[in-house]
This record gives sequence, C-alpha cells and structure tokens, in this order.
Amino acid sequence: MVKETEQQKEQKHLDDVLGLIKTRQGQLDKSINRAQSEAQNLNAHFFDDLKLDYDGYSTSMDTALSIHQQQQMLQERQNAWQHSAKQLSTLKRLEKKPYFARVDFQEKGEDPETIYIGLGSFADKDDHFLIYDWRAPISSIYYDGKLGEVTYNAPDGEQTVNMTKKRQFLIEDGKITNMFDTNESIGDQMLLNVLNEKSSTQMKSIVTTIQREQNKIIRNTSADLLFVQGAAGSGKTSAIMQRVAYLLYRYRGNLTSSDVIMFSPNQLFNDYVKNVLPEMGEQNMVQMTYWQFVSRRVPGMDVETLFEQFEDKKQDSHIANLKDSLTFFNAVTRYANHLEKNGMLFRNIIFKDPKKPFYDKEKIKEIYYSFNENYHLRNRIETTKEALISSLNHRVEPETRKAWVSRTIESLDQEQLNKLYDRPDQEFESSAKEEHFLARKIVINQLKKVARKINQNRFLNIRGQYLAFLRAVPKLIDLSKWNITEDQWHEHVEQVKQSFIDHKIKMSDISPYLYLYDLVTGRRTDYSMRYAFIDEIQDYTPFQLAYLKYNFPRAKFTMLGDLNQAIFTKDESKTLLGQISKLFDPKKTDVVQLTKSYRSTKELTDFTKQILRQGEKIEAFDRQGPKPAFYKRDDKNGEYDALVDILKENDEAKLTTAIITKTLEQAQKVSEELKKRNIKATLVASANQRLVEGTLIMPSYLAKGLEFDAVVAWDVSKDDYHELDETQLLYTITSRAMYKLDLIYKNQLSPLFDNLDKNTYVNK
Ligand SMILES: Nc1ncnc2c1ncn2[C@@H]1O[C@H](COP(=O)(O)OP(=O)(O)OP(=O)(O)O)[C@@H](O)[C@H]1O
Repeated sequence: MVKETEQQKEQKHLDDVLGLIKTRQGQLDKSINRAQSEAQNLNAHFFDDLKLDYDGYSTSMDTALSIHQQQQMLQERQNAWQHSAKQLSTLKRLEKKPYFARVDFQEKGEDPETIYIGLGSFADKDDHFLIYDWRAPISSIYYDGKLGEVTYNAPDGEQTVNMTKKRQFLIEDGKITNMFDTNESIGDQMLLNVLNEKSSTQMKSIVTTIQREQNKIIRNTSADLLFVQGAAGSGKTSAIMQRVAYLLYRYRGNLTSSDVIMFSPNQLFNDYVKNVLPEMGEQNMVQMTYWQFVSRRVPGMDVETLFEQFEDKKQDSHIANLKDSLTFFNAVTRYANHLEKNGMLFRNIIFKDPKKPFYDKEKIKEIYYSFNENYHLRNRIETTKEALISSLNHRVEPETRKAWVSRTIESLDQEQLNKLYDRPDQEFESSAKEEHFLARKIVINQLKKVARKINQNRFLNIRGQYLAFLRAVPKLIDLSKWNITEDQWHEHVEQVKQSFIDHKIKMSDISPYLYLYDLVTGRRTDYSMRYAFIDEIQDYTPFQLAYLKYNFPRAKFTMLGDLNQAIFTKDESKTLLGQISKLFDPKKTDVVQLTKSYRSTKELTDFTKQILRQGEKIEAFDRQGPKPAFYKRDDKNGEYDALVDILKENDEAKLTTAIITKTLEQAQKVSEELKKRNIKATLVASANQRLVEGTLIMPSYLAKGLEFDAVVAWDVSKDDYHELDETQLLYTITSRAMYKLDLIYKNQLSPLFDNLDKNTYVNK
C-alpha cells in the first residue's frame, strides 16, 4: 500500500526531527544554566571586582568605567540567556506538533526542495531549516496556491516556483495520525477535522488551515487601510489574530506588541481571544473597547454604556445621524480653526479669594488673542500658559503682603517652621527679613497649586466650549439637509447641557467633545502606534473612525466587520465603507470580502442567511448538523419547559449552550426561572464579566464576536422582534451557533422570519 509506506517514511522523518529537537533542547538547557550561574557569579562578585575609589576625579572615572564594564558583561550574559530561553520556548511548542504541512517545489534552474511548515522555525545548523515558521515568506505558497506555478513575496521581490506537492499532517504526541495530499488551497478534510472540535471559552489559532482569502488579509503590508467585509463566522477575528502574529514576525526588531492596538466590541471578547497570540509565542497587543478609550479621558463624567446605548429608545435618529457623520467631524475642525480668531471661552483661576479671581478670564482671553495670526491653537495655548506661569513670579512679592500669609506664619509650629528654612541654623539679619523669607516660601508653595491648574488647562472651559460649538452648528451645517429643524436642534443642545450638569455624556457626544478638546489644547496624538485593528467595524460611526484615525496618525488600519450585523448603527452602516474611504488615500486602500462561513454547519448558515433580506453574500461551508428548530409555546411556562428540555438534550450531547435574549432584563428573568428549576447557568450581565464553562445566558449586545456549540434564541416572538431594523440583531444572535440552533417563541413568531424556506428548519 503506497499510502502506508509514504506515511512510514514521513513518520521516520518526524522521528528524526523530534530527535534533533530533543538534542537541541538539551544543549539549550545547559547553556541557559551556564549563563544563569555565570550571571549569578558576576552579580555576587560585582563589588569585589570593582575598584571602589571615590577620592580623586580620575579614579572615580575608573570606578564608573569598571561598573559600566561589569554591567555590560551582565547584560551580555542576560541577552544570551534570554535568546536561549526564547529558542527553548519555541522548541517546547514544536515538540508536540513540530509541523503541520509539507510542500515540495522547484525554483527555475534550481534543485527541487522540500520544506516542512510549523508554528515556529527550527534549524539544526546555521540556515539548515528543518522547520519553517508559517510566517516565513516561502510558507505563503502553502496557503495561497494550487499545485503548479505559484508566486510569493520574497524579501527581494516576487518569486515564482513550481509547486509539486502539498501535504498536510495531523500529528498527536509525536505520531502522525493522518495525512492528506491536496491540490486545494487547504484541503477541506483538514478544515473539517479542525471545525468539528467543540467550542471552548477560548478562541483557537487557525494557523494550520488559513484559507487563501484570509491569507491575503494576514500578509497584506501595503495598504494604509485594509477593509474586510466578512460574513458572520468567516474568520475575520481569527484573521486579525494571525495578522498580528505575522506582522510581529515580519517586522521583528522594529515592531513590538505595544505598537499594535486592537479595538474590540467588548471586554468579554478580549477575554475570549487572549490566548491566541501567546499560544503562537507572541505577546498580546494593546486591547481595549472604544468605550474604554474615550471614558478614561473624562474621569469626572459618566459615559453612556453599551447597555444604556442599546436600551435607549428616545434617540432622535436624524440628530444621531448628523452627530455620527464625517460632516460633523469636519464641522468640529472648522469650528476649532475659527477659535484661532475668536470665541474661546475661559474660566477664572481662583486662588484663596473666590470673589476676586487670581487670573480673570477676560485677562486670560486678552493674552490668548494677543499673539499674531501665525499662532495656531497649540502654540496659543502653550504661549498663554508660559505667559501665565511667568507672571506668577511677579505675583509672589505682592502676595507676601497679604493677611493670609502672616496668619499662616503665626499658625505654624516649630517643626513646620523648621521645614521652611534652608538649613536648621539659618540666620537672618532681622526678624523682618526672616518673616519676609518665610512669607515668600509659603507663597511660592501655595502658588504651585495655581501653576498646576494652569498646566492642566483648567483655565479653559471645555464643556462650555462644546456647548458653544453645538449652538454654532446651524451656522456651520445646513440642518435642513439632515431633516432637522433649528428648534429641534436647540432643544437637543439644552438636553446635552442638562446631561453635563448631571455629569453624564452620551456616546454620540463624547467623540466630538474629545476631538474639540484635543484640537483646542493641542494635545499630541499617538505617533508611536503603528497598526490599529478595529473589529466589528459596523458598530462604529464614521465620526468615531475619523477620530481614531486622528489619534493614531502614523498607524495602518485594518478594519473588519459584517455590515449585516450592525446592532448599534443599523442602516447607517450601509454607507460606512463609502464614508471611511474618504479618510484614506484610495490607492492605499484594499478591500477584501470573505463570503464563506466556517463557524456554522451548512444547515445553520443556510438558515440564518435567509433572515437578511438583501444582505452581503454568504456561502456555507459543507459541514453537517441538525436543522434549526422552532419551539412554539402558548405561554411563558411552556417556553421555560421547552428551554429546560433543550438544555438537557445539549448537556447530554456535551454541547456548550448560550441562551441569548434580546435585552438584559429578559436575560435576568431567564436566569431566575432556571434557578427556580435548579438548572445551573451563568448570567452574563456586563461586559466586565469573565467567560466561564457551562451554560451561559446573555443579552444580544454582549454576544458580539463570540460563538457557542449551541444557541437558544430566546423569545423570538412577534412582540419582541418586529421592527425591520431588528433584523441584524436577530442575525447576530442566530449566527453565534456553531452546530445547533433552537428558537423559542410564544404565540406568534416574529414577522422577520416570514420569508423562510420550510425545508430549512423543523418545528418541535
Ligand atoms: N481557516 C480557518 N480554519 C479553521 N477554522 C476557521 C478558519 N476560519 C475561521 N475559522 C473558525 O470559524 C469560526 C469563526 O471565526 P471568527 O470568529 O474569526 O469569525 P468572524 O468573521 O469574526 O465572525 P463574526 O463576525 O460572526 O463574529 C471560529 O471558530 C474560527 O476558529
């Protein structure tokens, strides 16, 4: 049997490689121990070997040099040690599954070559690679091409090779359990094996089965904006994680994980993906939600949460549309420019006497506008601050004569006084001189508070300024084009004002507010961030994206989303790509579509895609499972009984279930009812909670980006889902299921399911 002997040959090769890995591990262990004990030795004798002589100038130079040399030696040992430790940790990852693929190819005029591809690289001698890292340039042909001519990007330009074999391995504990030769990009067999594994609370890496389209996303280095539209479950999030790993490898030495930031939909999701990069031997990038990004800047205010935003029904959609738009972003920019000439609002700086400002706001305004027109906002603020600080010096002397100062001196005890003197035995010519000395000390100390206020821009009235901007909006934007009357607008401004009084700010105000703040204060943006990833882009507004771009001017952006799953922005998301592309050079914008859904079985994908009336294209991956089932019940009790039955069934089949409700209130209710019935399930009520094993109950907006073996869509009745714009919500909920989907409802089914093909589901 040909296959068997081939497999035996491969097993022998694997045994050899494993043997070499073991040998190298032994060597590294030794060299690490040696480096460690040398470092300890050096440390222990650090001071013995030093010429500790602090007398003359030249000898102390010697001392410094000697310290420096010793430190350098330590550092070198340390580096060697770190290098070996890193290699060892790569080998640890390789020892279980050294590689997952082999490709044979031939370059024109060269000998045929065979390479093996794994999670890291391994060479037994210099440049003799037994395993190539999956991110190495040549590894790309494994993901990219069919047999025959394939091109890949080598360091010195495009290379074409003739690929003659592509083989995939399943290896467990050093044994090849299966292998396939394939002509496809990545054989479906291998993918099926991977996809059939059960879900867990942690996302897994997809290195072994990256698909061709996904590979394009992962290895793209040319675009300033890489925009990915991908169906639910098409691997957008997986592609991000692999892409970060790829970039860290490709730009090793120049790029670290702290130069990469990822904006994710919620904290739960961060938890879900946190192991992917470490498993590939990389560190996690900076990860936060947009909410965290903005709210840490306004500690004194409560920023509207995901929950409030989702449950807020009062929002006027015309006004929201305007405030979320690029038009509004540009209006803030124009308004800020106009402030260079006029209109800045200031606050008095108070010191001691609240009735008599220390610096009057009119005076500050005079200073601010005293500079010529070449001064832009940042210089104006800086020079105003300088002027105020330097005028503080002139305020010391007059202040020493104020009554509060002599009162303070009288109230000090000896110990406090001693602290004010330069030396304990300081002498003065006269008591008047002494008093004057102390007075100056006290005043200077106290004026530091004023200096701090100046440095913190406390003389600016940012909230007032933002309201002034809002009031100026009718002059900056033609409101009628947005179907908003001036009266409606002014009423809205009053609402914003009231919420400021209550220390609250809405999501639609926080970004314009911070943008205005940044422009006015000339706050420096983050030039160090090199890559920014935004997942679930459909939930961002054009304003937010423009603001992120402004914040990270040097970063290349990767934005991924599914316009079919817009929960917060709904219809606006349809024009999102058009709006975003205005922010980037069209020549440096790449758009990739992922249409195949890998998460769910064919039955589920074929079902869920019908919910979208005219959605983006979605193809099912051919993996089998049960058809989705509807449970129609007459009352709440009937619904709970159905739920209990489903949970039992899922438990027996060892499927992890998430019960997804529309609102938080419903989730809480379901949780209580299950408790009464002695069924264990964890309610996930906030994004700050951890993901745990077992059955989960969560509201729709927290389920973003997650996946579960089985999903129960709770109460999909007409009462709950009837608005057309709830389609995307329903789609997001149902597309979380990998293998089994059950939908429970009371009385009448939501009309959003009206167009279902009867063959795609069952009734139970
Ligand atoms: N090439 C692949 N090989 C193996 N598994 C894959 C591949 N691509 C995607 N998957 C699996 O499909 C599932 C969905 O992937 P992922 O969560 O990245 O999709 P998504 O596009 O971000 O989905 P959504 O927008 O619905 O949140 C995951 O379980 C992932 O591991």
